Amino acid sequence: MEHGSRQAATIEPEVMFPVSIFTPQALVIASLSLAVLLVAIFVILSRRRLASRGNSVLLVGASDAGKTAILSTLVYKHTPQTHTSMQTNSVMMSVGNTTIRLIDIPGHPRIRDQFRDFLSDAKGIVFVVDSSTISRIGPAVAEYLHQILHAITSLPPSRSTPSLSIVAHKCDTLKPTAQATSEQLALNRVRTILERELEKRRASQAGGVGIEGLGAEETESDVGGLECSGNGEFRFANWEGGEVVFIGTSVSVGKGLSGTNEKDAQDSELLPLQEWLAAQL
Ligand SMILES: Nc1nc2c(ncn2[C@@H]2O[C@H](COP(=O)(O)OP(=O)(O)OP(=O)(O)O)[C@@H](O)[C@H]2O)c(=O)[nH]1
Ligand SMILES: [Mg+2]
Repeated sequence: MEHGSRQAATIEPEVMFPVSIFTPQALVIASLSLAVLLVAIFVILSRRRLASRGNSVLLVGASDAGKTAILSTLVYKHTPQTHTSMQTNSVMMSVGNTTIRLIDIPGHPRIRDQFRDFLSDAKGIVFVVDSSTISRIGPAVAEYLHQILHAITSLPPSRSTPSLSIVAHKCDTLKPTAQATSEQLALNRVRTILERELEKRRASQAGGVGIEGLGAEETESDVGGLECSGNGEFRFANWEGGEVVFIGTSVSVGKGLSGTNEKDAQDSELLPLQEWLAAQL
């Protein structure tokens, strides 16, 4: 019996063990550790989210300007024949050691306004213009560009402003002259026409005349975005919203998949744009 009771005495701590670890102090320590762990997981996840934020570049511009052709050539090194896009196309692209998200927003009037949904995450905006049709559709292109300039200048001060480049695309459609290359002609044409059209919009706004395309709900004081230093006349170089970089590009439709020479040629036609993209990181 004595032996049996000694055995019970040695067993007793084992029976008590699970109960003893759930003391109030242990429970407090466990809950604190759990809270610390949850906070650490939350911090790691939100850091990851922040790291991926602000790494997008938006490709915007009128329908048929060449946005999807540019995206395809930059990302897949191939330029298939493309057709009017009806939905936004978002693709990761390697630039140097890092990646950016290229977002191709269709120029269709019912879709193009979606650029606003991506603006807060945008590091850069590439406004693509078809150099071969800009003389004909200048007012419509300027109307869309005005909306973008307005949206950029309306961003809250807490948000850093995305860089803006205007791409004079389809340079290949302009015949070079003895004085100027196709690229110079395209850049000159696109800049001149857009400045002229935006100045018309600025002047009519200053004169109190309604401006087409900014929405009926926009009051006159809301319709900004074209403010310039100097005499106020619209010039990209004087635009108060930030620097605007002009780039001339073209792609060779139907080429690029096979043959390294074709691939290199495709790259070189877009090289200035690739360099601008790399400079945004
Ligand atoms: N000559 C020439 N044609 C081009 C060039 N880039 C694109 N194209 C052609 O232009 C047309 C329109 O190109 P897309 O890339 O589909 O135009 P987009 O801007 O995506 O148009 P949406 O999707 O409607 O907004 C297509 O037929 C292309 O093959 C270029 O550099 N030179
Ligand atoms: Mg497209």
